[in-house]
Amino acid sequence: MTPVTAKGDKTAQLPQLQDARNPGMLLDMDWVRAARANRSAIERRAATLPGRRSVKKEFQAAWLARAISCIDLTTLAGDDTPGRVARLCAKARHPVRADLLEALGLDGLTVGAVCVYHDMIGPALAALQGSGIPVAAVSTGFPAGLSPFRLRVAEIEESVQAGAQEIDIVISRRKVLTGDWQGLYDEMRTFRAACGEAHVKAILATGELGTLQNVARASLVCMMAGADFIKTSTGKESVNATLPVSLVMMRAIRAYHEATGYRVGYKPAGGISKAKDAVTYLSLVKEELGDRWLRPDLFRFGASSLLGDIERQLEHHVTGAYSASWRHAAG
Ligand SMILES: O=C[C@H](O)COP(=O)(O)O
Repeated sequence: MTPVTAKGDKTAQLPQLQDARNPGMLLDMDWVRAARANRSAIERRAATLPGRRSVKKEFQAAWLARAISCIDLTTLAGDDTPGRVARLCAKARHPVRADLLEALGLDGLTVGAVCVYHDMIGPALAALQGSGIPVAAVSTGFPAGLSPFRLRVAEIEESVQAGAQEIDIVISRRKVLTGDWQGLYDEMRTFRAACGEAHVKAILATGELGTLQNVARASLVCMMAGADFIKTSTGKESVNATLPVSLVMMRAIRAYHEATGYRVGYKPAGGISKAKDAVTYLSLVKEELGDRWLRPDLFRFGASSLLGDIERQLEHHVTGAYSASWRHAAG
C-alpha cells in the first residue's frame, strides 16, 4: 500500500489560506450579456473527462481524502430528527474508521461542513461542538425559493442567529428565465447582507435554468452580488450536478477572478455518490481553476451518500478487499 504521506495531500494538516471575501461589485450588464456557452463544445469536453486517467493509482487515496475534506455532509429530509443529525455529525467528525486513517497517515481528517435545514441547526451545533466543523443551513424557502421575499430574508437572519456559519440560499429561477438580471442581483445582494459574517452559497438550481448560457449569466450575477460560493443544485431538481454545468460555472468563476482578483468557491451538489465521480470533479477543478481551489474554503461537494463509497474505496486501498456498502450506511 502506498502511504498517503509520501507524496500525497495531507488534507488534515493543510494550512488555512485566508483569501479576502468576495465583496461583490456593481451589476455589469455588458459583461452579463456577453457571457456565452457553446453547448456542443462544452459537452464534448465534459464527455472526455471520466475516461481520462488523470489520477495515478498511488495518489488515489490522497485524492479521496481530499474529497472527504471538501464534503458538505448533508441531510435534507422531511423526517430528519435530532438523532439522525447527531449520527451524521458523528460521521462528520470521524468520516473514516480510525484504523484506516492511521494506516493512511490521515489522523484528524473531517468533512468540510454539515448541511441541514434550519430546524436542525441546534442539534448539529451541539453534536459538532469543539470539532471546528461549521454548520451550513439551507435557506430562503429551499428548495423552490417561492416563499414571500420578506420571509426568505428573515429565514436567513434566524439561521445566522441560531449559529449557522454558512447559508445555502436558492435563487429565484423565474428571474433568470425572464431575464430579470437586475432583480436577481438585488435579491442576491439582500441575501448576502442578511448573512452578515456567515458565508453565502448561491444555489442556481441549474437543472431548472433552461440553457447553459443562463447558467453562465446567473453565475456571474450572483458573484457580482457578493456570493462566496456558487452551487449547482438543491439535490431536489430532476437534473442536479453535471459536468457540463460544472465547466460553465467554473469558467465563470475563473473569469470573475481574472477580472476582480476575488476567488469564489464552487459546490456541485445532488446525485454525486461515487468516489470515482468525486475524483473526476476534483480533476476538473484542478484543470479549470487550479490547485488553490482544491481546498474546503473554495470547493465543496454537496452530498448525502458520497462518503460511504469513498470510505469503501479507502478500505480497499488499505486492506485490498471491499466491504459491503451496507457497512457504510451513514453518509
Ligand atoms: O446540497 C446537497 C444535496 O441536497 C445533496 O444531494 P444528494 O442527496 O443527491 O447527495
